[in-house]
Amino acid sequence: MKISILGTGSWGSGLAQVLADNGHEVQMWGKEITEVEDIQNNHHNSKFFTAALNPSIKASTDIQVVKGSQIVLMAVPSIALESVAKQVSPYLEEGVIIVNVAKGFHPISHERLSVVLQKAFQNKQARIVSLIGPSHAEEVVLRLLTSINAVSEDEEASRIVQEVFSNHYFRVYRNYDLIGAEIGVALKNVMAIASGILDGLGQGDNARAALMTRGLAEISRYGIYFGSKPETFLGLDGVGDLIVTCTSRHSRNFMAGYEIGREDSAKKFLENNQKTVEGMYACKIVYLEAKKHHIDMPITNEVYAVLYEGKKPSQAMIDLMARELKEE
Ligand SMILES: NC(=O)C1=CN([C@@H]2O[C@H](COP(=O)(O)OP(=O)(O)OC[C@H]3O[C@@H](n4cnc5c(N)ncnc54)[C@H](O)[C@@H]3O)[C@@H](O)[C@H]2O)C=CC1
Ligand SMILES: O=C(CO)COP(=O)(O)O
Repeated sequence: MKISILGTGSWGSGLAQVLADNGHEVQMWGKEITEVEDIQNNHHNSKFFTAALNPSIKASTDIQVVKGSQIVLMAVPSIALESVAKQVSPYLEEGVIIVNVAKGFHPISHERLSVVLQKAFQNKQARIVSLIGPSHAEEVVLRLLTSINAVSEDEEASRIVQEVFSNHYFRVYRNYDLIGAEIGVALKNVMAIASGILDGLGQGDNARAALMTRGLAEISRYGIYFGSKPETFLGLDGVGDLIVTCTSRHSRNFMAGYEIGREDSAKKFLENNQKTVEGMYACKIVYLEAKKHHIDMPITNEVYAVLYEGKKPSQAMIDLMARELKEE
């Protein structure tokens, strides 16, 4: 099967490895010439990994290479998703399966990303599937064991995605709760920033366990308000992705928080960051939506205050602990 991947960053490359290992014809498209040339000529993406890539993976800066693809995988950050979708749309076949792997929301409308893609590809009658779960690219590229969800309202499309991606080191489940899964994987990035902050401030395992548990309660409260099934938050797109991101130094969200905690300020991080830290954007969107809908989100509110209002992380931590005592 011909499968195109839009985005030559770390996750696009990790999933290219899986698809090429499964014998598919993998064509990547990217705007960064150094990433594209490294993949095409050296079978590496050395900006992100030392591991070699499957030599059959091709990469180009010409978006027309997507023509004739049965599946198109979108592996760009949430803020770029809509513009890349509009760029690629003229070259797609009708009924193409679009697989989204970005985690977040539309930066202006605050819509879930599957909704954004459904609208962007409406004229192609595209079938949208989200492939999301606990999965650091750094491990997938090394072929370390990973489980993830293909989430869609289109059962046939999610079964195709499940078959196409699954292999001995990459196991894909199906899930039909789009709202819960997309909210779970977007909000865990906010909690990962908070978890990194605690580490940077010198807190220990007890604090992290408390943060993750109360973070999951907060994510569930938000998701259920918007129509998620509660049980989704006990699965790969809830607690699963929360664990992998809140506890790992591979996580850019965790490491952003760690730097912010060490400095006891977000200023330096915000001035210098060049990486994809989705939790920064998700935090603002969730903060605004929660305020509008009166959803109680104490951890998100404190991360927001640290990132956008100059609050000291140490003070945010004190304030979280000093809130009115209540039942779990
Ligand atoms: N890296 C990982 O382990 C995982 C990442 N994700 C999600 O995948 C999404 C993509 O992340 P990564 O690949 O990790 O980021 P990355 O920063 O490694 O790569 C992003 C890629 O998108 C490209 N890009 C950015 N803006 C663009 C634009 N306007 N037009 C065209 N290309 C553009 C960049 O040039 C780069 O090639 C994020 O939403 C992330 O949360 C999900 C699971 C795992
Ligand atoms: O989503 C991820 C793992 O599931 C990747 O996390 P980061 O974006 O924090 O690196």
